[in-house]
Amino acid sequence: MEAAGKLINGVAFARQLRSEIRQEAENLHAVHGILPTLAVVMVGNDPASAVYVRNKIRATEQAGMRSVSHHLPAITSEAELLDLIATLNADETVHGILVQLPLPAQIDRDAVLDAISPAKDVDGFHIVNAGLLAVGRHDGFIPCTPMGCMMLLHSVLPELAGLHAVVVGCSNIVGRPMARLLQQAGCTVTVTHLQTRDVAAETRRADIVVVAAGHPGLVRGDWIKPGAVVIDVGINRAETPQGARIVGDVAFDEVAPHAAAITPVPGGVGPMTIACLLQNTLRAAQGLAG
Ligand SMILES: Nc1nc2c(c(=O)[nH]1)N[C@@H](CN(C=O)c1ccc(C(=O)N[C@@H](CCC(=O)O)C(=O)O)cc1)CN2
Repeated sequence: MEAAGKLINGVAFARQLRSEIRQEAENLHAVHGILPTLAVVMVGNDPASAVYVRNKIRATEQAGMRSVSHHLPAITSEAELLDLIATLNADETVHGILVQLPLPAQIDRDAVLDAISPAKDVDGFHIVNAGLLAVGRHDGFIPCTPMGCMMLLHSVLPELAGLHAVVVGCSNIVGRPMARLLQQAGCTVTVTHLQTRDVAAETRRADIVVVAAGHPGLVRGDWIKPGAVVIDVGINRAETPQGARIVGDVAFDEVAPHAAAITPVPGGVGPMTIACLLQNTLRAAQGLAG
């Protein structure tokens, strides 16, 4: 068996990024009197969302920024949520707005995301920001998880041009923007999805495999070309004999021996999502994006 792949430490990377963001946020406040402010909106009581929202609020405050939190009941109507977003859009002290996903079934997610001012859309989900990224312009906001994946990839592969990347999953939050970013970095990109006949045949040809399928342990050891870099975006709750655990979309123990480098779950991409959210919030407060 080959040596285990190098572990890509998302916790350490995110810690460093957050400390740099804190310095810039303090500078913005001291020099320009601007206190970067993130509004976090959650609807309902999904337990995982509650944890992520709490972590985002804590990380925002630790980065020397302000957070304002709005927790609405699960029965909130779309109109009520749109009213809140209109208020936050008009509030000049709020620089970034985030609506935690998923939303309850009675609310149209796209209508809500497109109601956020693109200049405050620190999740990068607004159709304008998605469109800017799609045409190769990085002057909009880039979604946090793909941005974090790119940073981790660059930490082990400084030059991506010419490599073959396979993205497993094509959600608007991760797979699609990830494919755009990889292509714009010079990769040849294949995106696989539910209708792909043989996903393993695609990943076996890849130098880079990014998995965001929401399917625990989907990617097996023999799906990976020796020396490939593997980025696991999956966050799945699994019951094991040792109790409940968070596991990724990659069967880590099987894949790590084949990979040149691999992100663990937890401790890989997840912490980068929150660090990149802080980066986008800082950019929004600076009047910048991208
Ligand atoms: N408005 C948004 N909603 C959602 C997003 C998003 O980017 N914007 N992404 C996910 C959830 N998410 C952030 O919201 C998120 C998920 C996981 C982590 C994380 O740090 N995970 C840890 C493990 C945490 C655990 O034990 O549960 C890790 O991987 O190390 C951060 C953010 C859906 N909704």
